Amino acid sequence: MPRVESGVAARDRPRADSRLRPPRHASRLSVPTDPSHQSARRCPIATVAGSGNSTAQALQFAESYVTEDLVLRTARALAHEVGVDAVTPGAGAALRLLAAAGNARAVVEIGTGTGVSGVWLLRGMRPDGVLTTIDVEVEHQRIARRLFQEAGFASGRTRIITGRALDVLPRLADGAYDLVFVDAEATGFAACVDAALRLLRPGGVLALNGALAGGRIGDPAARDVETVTVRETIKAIRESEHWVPALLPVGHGLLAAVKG
Ligand SMILES: C[S@@+](CC[C@H](N)C(=O)[O-])C[C@H]1O[C@@H](n2cnc3c(N)ncnc32)[C@H](O)[C@@H]1O
Repeated sequence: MPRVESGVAARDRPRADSRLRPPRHASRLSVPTDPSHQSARRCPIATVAGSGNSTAQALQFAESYVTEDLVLRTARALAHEVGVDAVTPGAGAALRLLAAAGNARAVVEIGTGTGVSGVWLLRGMRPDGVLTTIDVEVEHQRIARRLFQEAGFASGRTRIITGRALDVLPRLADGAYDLVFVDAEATGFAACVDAALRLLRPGGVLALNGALAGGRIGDPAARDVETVTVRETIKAIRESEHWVPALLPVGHGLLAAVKG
């Protein structure tokens, strides 16, 4: 059982960053009880599809098909508190599936956040697998480190690197990884995909979160920078001879592609 406590009412919790920083002597995490984070669990695509229709209901059902335990709910609640948009349960379950299907031992994650996707990935990886996870925000990674610990993963199972993805990725070894998960700024997608092609072994898997650009991807009138960047990136992957892709309608859209 994970050692995660629930308890302190939201109104009693100090505001600002200090509320996320447990006392140094505290070995356990508190589960924030603010119910507003639950909105983050709704399927963004289902929201776009509209409520009450069968497509939205089916997508919502798919999102809740695999449920999250206390560790994941805690990581999600903390993500909400620090303003991180964590993967949805449906996307998390898909990541776990991809890691398990590939018997992944070495995984790179770009965008640690508070550890939601990291826990899902680790749960699909081999028991001796190592997750290398990169984020620019020390505070996010501090929370994620504690969550990985609370989830029962030995410290050797994670390599947590603070820095900008495009500065860190060149230091990682060619062809040494089974899965690369990209979940940071869309404007960096193309460079991350290039890096993934170098880092993955043949048969390794790229997973790109946010591939539906918040539902705007199919709207030709949507020409904002993020949507255009995502559109161009997923088109390039589809047309590349290096990838065998599929776009999964979970969460914000998870583009999965096997390196051929
Ligand atoms: C959407 S959140 C990641 C959520 C996480 N994957 C999860 O599901 O729990 C994006 C994260 O990427 C980080 N980030 C943004 N730009 C980055 C960059 N250029 N390099 C590394 N990390 C970056 C942010 O600090 C943030 O924590």
